[in-house]
Amino acid sequence: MEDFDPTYTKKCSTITVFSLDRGFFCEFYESVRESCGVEWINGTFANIEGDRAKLRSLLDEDASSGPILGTLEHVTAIYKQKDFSEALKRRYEGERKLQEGNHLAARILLSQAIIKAPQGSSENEKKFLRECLWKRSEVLIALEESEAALKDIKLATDLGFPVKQSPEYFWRIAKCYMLSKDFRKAKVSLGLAEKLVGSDTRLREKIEKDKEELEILENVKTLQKKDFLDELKALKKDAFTEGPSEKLEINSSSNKGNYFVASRDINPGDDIICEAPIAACLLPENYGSHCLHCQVRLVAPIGCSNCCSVAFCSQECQMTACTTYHRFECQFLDLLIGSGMSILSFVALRVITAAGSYEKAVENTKNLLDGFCRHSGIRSGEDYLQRCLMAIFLMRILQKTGFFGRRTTEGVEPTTKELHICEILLNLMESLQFNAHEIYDTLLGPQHSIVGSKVVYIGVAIYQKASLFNHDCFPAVVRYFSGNKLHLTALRPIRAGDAVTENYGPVFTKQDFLQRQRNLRSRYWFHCECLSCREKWPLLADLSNRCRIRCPSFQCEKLFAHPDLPEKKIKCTQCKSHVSLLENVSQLKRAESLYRKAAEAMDKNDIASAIDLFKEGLQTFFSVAHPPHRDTHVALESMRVCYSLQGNVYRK
Ligand SMILES: C[S@@+](CC[C@H](N)C(=O)[O-])C[C@H]1O[C@@H](n2cnc3c(N)ncnc32)[C@H](O)[C@@H]1O
Repeated sequence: MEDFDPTYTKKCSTITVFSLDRGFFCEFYESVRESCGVEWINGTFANIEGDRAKLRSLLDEDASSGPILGTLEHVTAIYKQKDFSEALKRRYEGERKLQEGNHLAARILLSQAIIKAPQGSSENEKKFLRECLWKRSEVLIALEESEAALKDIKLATDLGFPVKQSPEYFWRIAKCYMLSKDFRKAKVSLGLAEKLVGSDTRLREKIEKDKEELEILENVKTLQKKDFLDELKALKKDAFTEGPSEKLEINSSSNKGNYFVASRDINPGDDIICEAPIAACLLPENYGSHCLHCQVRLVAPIGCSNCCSVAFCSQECQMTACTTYHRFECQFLDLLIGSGMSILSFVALRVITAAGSYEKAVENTKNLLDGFCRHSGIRSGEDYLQRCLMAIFLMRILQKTGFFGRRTTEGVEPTTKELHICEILLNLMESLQFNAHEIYDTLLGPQHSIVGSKVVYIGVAIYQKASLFNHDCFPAVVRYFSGNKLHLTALRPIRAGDAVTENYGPVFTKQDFLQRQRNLRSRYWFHCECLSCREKWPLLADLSNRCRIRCPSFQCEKLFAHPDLPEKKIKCTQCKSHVSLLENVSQLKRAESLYRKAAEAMDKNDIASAIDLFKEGLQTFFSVAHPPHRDTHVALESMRVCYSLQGNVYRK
């Protein structure tokens, strides 16, 4: 296998713009390509200086402007509109499932009813929606989803649910507080329910039963065993503090561009950054399962007031999305998805729509774009053509959504401002190819445990700081997400001045040197010269624990081959001292034993202890020895999993 494959590289680049096997965009591109001819594209067009001039030439040249204008003139709104009869059907089915005791199915069906229901201002529409929410809160209580149930109850009351006459309302609130172990509030709500209950014997019985249960719960609360997910939540608390990372500074070199280095020594487990995205998009297949805005998995979704394609976890997310980007994207969602455009193209559009206006979009992207590498100098004419066409298509969508205000014409020909946004979109698509991050969830294994847990990609986002980490096939950090917030935590010690590196996919333990080079050159357009590439480290399966040992002399950098007789003194060729490696070899054994204890803690789902033991083991290893070393790489991978569990974790 060659370490560079031009056909694969071309394909990798194209799919960052549009799909090759889905949607109409590929065909659109082929028609423009055919009309212009490859010679013109890779000769004249490729040599046009500047992105705006390239876009202008495509709109002016007869060969390109014909198919472009011909296609884009037909751009029109296509989206899933609200559907009352479907909503009604789902509601009845949901209520039936609730009666049968199938709460999971009831939750799904009632959620679908809520998303499909029209949300106008008429009293009937409000009544339907609040009844669905009220019903769903009953289901959520049965599923012990107290937080979501409370939200539904609140929404139902905001829509006019008659609280004052309803003892059931106070009983449900009490149930939610009991589930979330807020016994004081539960007691108050149960008291109010009891006052109002009147002659409803069924509810009176429930209240009596819960009063007894509450008393028992209050007495045993300290003895209760915590759920694994609750324990993970407790771990998250201190990990999720956002802020500037004072541990980093920017370095640059001609062959590596700009990249972060450590401004001081960093230890395993140290937080590096925690960053909110500039823009984040869900993969369309997750529109029904995750919040469009913050990307958390949905328990009790609410919808957009206009379409039924997307869902939100809360009113806050709904409001933010619907008053900014979704207001422009909503009516064109099915067209966008149907075009086959890539998720990266979606993110480019989102950067603009989230800004809300031409002026804000220009302001938001002014300094941003200069910070991202684009590899413009080595981009081919055909690659430019694909990105330019996508930028023009997205600009056309923006024209039609009213992003630029009322237009004097229906035509595609852009005004100066529209062409400027088109140029920004093109710049974004060049940058996103190399700088975007995939957001993932961790799904727990069958016994709700780490064993068998797997990673599922749910969307893509662009982050300002996180874009400045270079790659290493022996990664220095772990990346995980809480919602769409990105966290980087150090896995191994990093000395002041050394590069703080991420991993772009190829890890030396899983892919051999040629596979890694091929992937990195095709997808990120660079040749990797990290230590594991320079020294051609073997795959994990071929690694042993006989690693190099550090010279014990103070500040000596010499590495010795693993000694057969560690007690025998040897002369260091670097510091010239006679040294014994015995102590360092015994520290290496200690590190291996700490890794074993950490793995045992992991088997018991005791993540906090596992992390502490891994950290100590890794500190010990790196102070006396040098990779590769089999147990250390297994430990690093396990620690990566432990940290991932502090991000988005769900049961399957
Ligand atoms: C996310 S950016 C990282 C920041 C980038 N170096 C810059 O100057 O903006 C990814 C790009 O950085 C460069 N890069 C990343 N890791 C590298 C490495 N180990 N050696 C050389 N270049 C690297 C590649 O050009 C890659 O496309």
